[in-house]
Amino acid sequence: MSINDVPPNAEQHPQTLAVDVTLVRLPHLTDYLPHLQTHTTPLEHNNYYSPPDGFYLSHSDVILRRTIYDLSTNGLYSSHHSAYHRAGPRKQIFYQPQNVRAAIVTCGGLCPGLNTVIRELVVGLWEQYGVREIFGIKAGYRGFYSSDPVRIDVKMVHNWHKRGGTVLETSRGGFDLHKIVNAIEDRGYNQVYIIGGDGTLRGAVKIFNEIHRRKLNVGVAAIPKTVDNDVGIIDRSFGFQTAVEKAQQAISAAHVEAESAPNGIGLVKLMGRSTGHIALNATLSSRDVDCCLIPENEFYLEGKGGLFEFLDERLKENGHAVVVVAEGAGQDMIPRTDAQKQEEDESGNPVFLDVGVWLKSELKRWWERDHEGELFTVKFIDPTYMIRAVTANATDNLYCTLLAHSAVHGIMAGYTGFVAGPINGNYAYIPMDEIAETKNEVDTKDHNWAWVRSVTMQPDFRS
Ligand SMILES: Nc1ncnc2c1ncn2[C@@H]1O[C@H](COP(=O)(O)OP(=O)(O)OP(=O)(O)O)[C@@H](O)[C@H]1O
Ligand SMILES: O=P(O)(O)OC[C@H]1O[C@](O)(CO)[C@@H](O)[C@@H]1O
Ligand SMILES: [Mg+2]
Repeated sequence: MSINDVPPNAEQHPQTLAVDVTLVRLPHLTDYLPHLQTHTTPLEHNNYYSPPDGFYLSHSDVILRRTIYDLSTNGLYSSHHSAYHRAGPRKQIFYQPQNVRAAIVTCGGLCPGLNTVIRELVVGLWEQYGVREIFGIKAGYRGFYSSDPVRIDVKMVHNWHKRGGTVLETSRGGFDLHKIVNAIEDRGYNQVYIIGGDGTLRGAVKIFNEIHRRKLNVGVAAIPKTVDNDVGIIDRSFGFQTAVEKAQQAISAAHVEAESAPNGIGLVKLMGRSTGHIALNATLSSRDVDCCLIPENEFYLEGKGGLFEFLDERLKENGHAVVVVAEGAGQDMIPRTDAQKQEEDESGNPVFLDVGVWLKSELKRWWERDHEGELFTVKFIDPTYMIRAVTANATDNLYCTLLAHSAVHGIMAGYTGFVAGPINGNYAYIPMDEIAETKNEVDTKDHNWAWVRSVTMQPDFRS
């Protein structure tokens, strides 16, 4: 890679950017089934596509994970520059469409856009490749072995992108590897599309490994779903923007309530089990927020630099304040019984106590203690399920469509054990195990968090 347009102060820096790129290996069915036949894609004869030159992608089309470099450091020459295969249609595919039996499953919590992804998997398979055997697995992983699948055709999915939730239903827990892979074998599925979050992806890796071990001619693709936006490598997860947009309404309501009362505090709890992306993005776009509390930045209530001191000043200054708290923030401060400490959901995720309810009562306790007789109100709004149980907005709907079509093209091309997702704005195939190991947390040392602090002027809670 060379740089021709040099920056104004370039004389101090190298004018050639040399980057060692390592192509990330993507599993392919031929890794363990070397004699699989290829077929020309039906897109070749599809009047609506009439593929022009350059339409198809090949194994050599890649995307670089990293696009930002500092010319003054030697870091650019490090060997950790990953390139991923680009997502998109290939001319040669590894399935005959009439022999495809595809299964689609949704697992974990809801997220705006789930139904769009399902719809577009069906549309992509049906319209672009002529696949007719498509099945929905009911209610998450357990549905593979505990209920009959639902046959889906392209007419059925017509309006699904206009509905929140998942038509297939979802659940937590119920991951039984052998029962799932036995069911895949017994029912003759040769393409499996798995839509879910971090837990689902860890399960998908196990399913893929077991399919590989049994040398089954079954492609496995995953589409990462997480309203919390906590999956790494990809630019963002689908539904996240819709959730942030929806969160604005709750913040606006909290602001109105707070403004309309003497010493009014509007408190909004948003989703974010271990990451505060929704809270951060909603804060930055709303500008009504006085303090944003996220799991990545511990906070405290009492004393110098604490939340109460800050709110005291804000109330004196403005007469009201809005606090946004991500559900995973402050968990260590909430008193809990031994039983509560052990509590887990069906998937083994720790069950959180309600930070909103706790914070509301702590705020009241503080005010009564320090400002006896003065009027004070806390209005607590909990829109957590409302922001994820809605239909995806236009941007997310389009995004879901591209994700689903990317997954279909990838599987048809024989890739397996991969996730489809955008990296730096371009769609890529990323090995599932790599995605399952990464986590996208808010970096409290980067510009976005500094921006939150400068917008709210909230304390850093480090004193
Ligand atoms: N380590 C794991 N190995 C195998 N399966 C797992 C693992 N972790 C979770 N699962 C399974 O994946 C499914 C979904 O997991 P989970 O409930 O944690 O949701 P998730 O995919 O992380 O989505 P969310 O974003 O809602 O948390 C469940 O069926 C669960 O049993
Ligand atoms: O109540 P449920 O459905 O288990 O899901 C709640 C969790 O799911 C998430 O939305 C992640 O999908 C988290 O933000 C939240 O903690
Ligand atoms: Mg999860």
